[in-house]
Amino acid sequence: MILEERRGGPHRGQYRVGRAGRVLGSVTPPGDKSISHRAVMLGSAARGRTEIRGFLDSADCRGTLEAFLAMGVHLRRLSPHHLILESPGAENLSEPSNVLDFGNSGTAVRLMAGLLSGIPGFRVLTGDDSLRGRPMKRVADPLSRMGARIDGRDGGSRLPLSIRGGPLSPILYENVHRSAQVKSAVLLAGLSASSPSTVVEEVPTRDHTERLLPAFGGRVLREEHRVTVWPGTLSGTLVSVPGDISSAAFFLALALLTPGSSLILRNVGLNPTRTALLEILRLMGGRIDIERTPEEEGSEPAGTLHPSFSSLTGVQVPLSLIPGAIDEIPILSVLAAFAHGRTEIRGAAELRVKESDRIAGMVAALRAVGVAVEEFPDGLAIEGEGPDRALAGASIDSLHDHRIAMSMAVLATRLPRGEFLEIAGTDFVETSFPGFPDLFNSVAHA
Ligand SMILES: O=C(O)C1=C[C@@H](OP(=O)(O)O)[C@@H](O)[C@H](O)C1
Ligand SMILES: C=C(OP(=O)(O)O)C(=O)O
Repeated sequence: MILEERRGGPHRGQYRVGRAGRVLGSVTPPGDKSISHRAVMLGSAARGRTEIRGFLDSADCRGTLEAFLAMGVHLRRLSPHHLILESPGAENLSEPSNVLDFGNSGTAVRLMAGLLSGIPGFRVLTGDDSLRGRPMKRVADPLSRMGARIDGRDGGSRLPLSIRGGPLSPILYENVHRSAQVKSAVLLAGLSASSPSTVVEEVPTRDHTERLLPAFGGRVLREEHRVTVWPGTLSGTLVSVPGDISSAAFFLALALLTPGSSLILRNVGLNPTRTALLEILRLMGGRIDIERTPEEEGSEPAGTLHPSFSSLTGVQVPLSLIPGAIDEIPILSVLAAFAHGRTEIRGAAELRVKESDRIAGMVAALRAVGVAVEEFPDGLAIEGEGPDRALAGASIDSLHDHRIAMSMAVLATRLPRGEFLEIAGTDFVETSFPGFPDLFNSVAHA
């Protein structure tokens, strides 16, 4: 086995990964995390029945689901990925008798802060050690401007947050953090405002909330660089969730880095606000054929990817592509180590406030295996030395960050034969990619 997993223990999970000689087969990535969260939120705020197909049954999305079960939503699980929600509608959601714990998930807690600000009742939102350290002022500020009664530790900037929901005022908000989570929090709060609210953004961020709202009967106007939402009630619908391109990215990288690979990635979400990694890889010379699935009314774009082993060239990553590839920067940094020449990634300071400080985490992990890296406040530069570059086995800390753990597992497949990478903190992979080790071992072979 290329990847051996030990769960639990003092390191909270560990991988031991060695060289892969062959990569072949087909992979269907699990459901998109961003869309799964939103489908549950809108389906629970909507009156009546919502059916969700392709739901991501991961720790993060289960946290969102459980929060609504604690507020009176009824769930029927046809399979782990196929859910039926029955909701009395947003205004009839109950006060949960305990705090709502969103674990590791920034998306869940920030979007819920927006939604619950406008729903009558008292609720307290919290999360795990990582989430309690992440900034919440970015949502608390605009929501307070809308009249939300929201408070929290550190003057409202850290969890736990307490929210007493009620009627809100509209807002015209500029998305200064280039954050889809902040934009979505404002849009969800806007459903309970007295007139339409608008979010303006210079660089587009993922647009799943504004794509999904109309399917639930929400009124939304999408213009270039701005989105407006009207107050209103929602009604249940059917949501089909495509596979997560952020999860597919690890297998894409595996195929690009392994000579002779033959891998097919099926049902990968191809929403244009999420595909910047594909654009960056094209600039680097990556060979990825894309076969688009005919789009069904109301569903997100998706397709099949056919990546091939590629000789990559280092690039200066265009700033405009950063928001659309924000979760893929760790795996991009790994790919860059095998390109010819230097790759510089700047304008990505947001990475310092993800599940971990992903800039510091990737710099330390790459240096541990012998990759030369320069660290900047807002990014990193990686010295690529080609596909056959020198590397050494090591023990590294993923900082309990799922994307660092999976990125470094991919890197380890290029170690010299007989050398291994030990990665600590891998239990957190469950937050976004349950079953990653088995899927990895099913396509990567000695
Ligand atoms: O809206 C979303 O679903 C997400 C937005 C991004 O965060 P930011 O909004 O903080 O950039 C991304 O990193 C996260 O994984 C998911
Ligand atoms: C940053 C991420 O998620 P979140 O902000 O929801 O914790 C991620 O999945 O990479």
